[in-house]
Amino acid sequence: MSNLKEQACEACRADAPKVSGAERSALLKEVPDWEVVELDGELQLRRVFTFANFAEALAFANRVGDLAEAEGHHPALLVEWGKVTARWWTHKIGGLHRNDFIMAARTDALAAG
Ligand SMILES: C[C@H](O)[C@H](O)[C@H]1CNC2=NC(N)=NC(=O)C2=N1
Repeated sequence: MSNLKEQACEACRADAPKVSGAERSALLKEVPDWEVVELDGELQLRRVFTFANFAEALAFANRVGDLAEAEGHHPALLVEWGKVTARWWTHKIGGLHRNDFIMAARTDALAAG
């Protein structure tokens, strides 16, 4: 089993393939707290992280933002009092790439502290 949270994103091109159904199932086993959702016709990974208050939620979102900037791969983040909803997908292919599972695993690692 690959260790997603130790990996970095690969440069993703517009013609990069989406992960297949089988790959999606295998990769999801490494990020079991995430769900696959379809929004605007595009598959995405989504997880809700909970915190003691808004300040802690915002601090976590900023750490995820720093990670995104470092990897050049960016999530959607909804910051609310005590919650951050994170969604990862690859805009340029309109769906899920291996990079999104790597970033979900690395987001989990940030939450684990
Ligand atoms: C030019 C810039 O590197 C690209 O637009 C990057 C930025 N961050 C990105 N993030 C995500 N999630 N998907 C992309 O396709 C993407 N493309």
